[in-house]
Amino acid sequence: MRIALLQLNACDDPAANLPVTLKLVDEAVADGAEFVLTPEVTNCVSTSRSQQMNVLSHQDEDPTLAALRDAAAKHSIWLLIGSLGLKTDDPDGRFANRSFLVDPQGDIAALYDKIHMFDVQISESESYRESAGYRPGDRAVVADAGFAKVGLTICYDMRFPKLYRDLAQAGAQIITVPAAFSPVTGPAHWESLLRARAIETGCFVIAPAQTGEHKATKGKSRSTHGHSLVVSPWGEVILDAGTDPGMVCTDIDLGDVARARQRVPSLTHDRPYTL
Ligand SMILES: O=C(O)CNC(=O)[C@H](CS)NC(=O)CCC(=O)C(=O)O
Repeated sequence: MRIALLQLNACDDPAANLPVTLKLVDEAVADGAEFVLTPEVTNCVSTSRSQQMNVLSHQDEDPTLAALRDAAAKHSIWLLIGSLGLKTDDPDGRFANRSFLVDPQGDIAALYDKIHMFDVQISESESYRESAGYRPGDRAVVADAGFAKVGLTICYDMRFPKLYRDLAQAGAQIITVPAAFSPVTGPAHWESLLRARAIETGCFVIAPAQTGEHKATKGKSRSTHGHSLVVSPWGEVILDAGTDPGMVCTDIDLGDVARARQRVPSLTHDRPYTL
């Protein structure tokens, strides 16, 4: 199966980001991709809550979601929209950080709200409070995409291995990890964590990422690590997109999932213990 990852350098204006994303979807299709994946916050990278209030929409009215669903139907491809920032009816006014699996008819096959919020002080100058802007989800999702069962996760989730074990034990063969990873933690942790999640679960881990310095019309600009990654169930990095924005494609053999798990069946070796 041929998959394509879009590595984006999204700014804080969804109307400006959408044509770039659609053009890369076309490129992916021209390259033979049957499953195309985009990063976290495909529609808008912003640190400003007021900017997000101005430019984000509810799911039913979101232009990025509508256009990408149309593109999936037009090209008859599976599409993972890594995530969209969306308005919700939540009384506290927080947004959803929501991932969508879209089928080749353009219908939403599954959606997932990011569970773990990136609330950290990495260094004196760099801190994040994701939970101030976004309302966390509380439901893990394994979707049936026909060609494979797909576990949906987002970015910081990757630091919670139990979620990945649960997804694999619930049948996932591919786990998606769209991201906007920080440039501080990226060099230290990004590849190691993703390879570990692939090895532990015997899943393909597919992680499309935001990259570079993101232009902001309001608030502080922000940088991300790039290096969109595909890791095999044996833990090999089969694709690393580097730091340039663009589209990268590779073939994956889903038979590798059963082969890796046959060699090391640790997913079936849980034992009870006391602590
Ligand atoms: O803020 C938004 O608009 C969307 N959310 C994100 O970009 C989130 C929170 S800032 N990024 C991460 O989770 C990076 C995790 C990370 O870098 C790590 O685990 O080290």
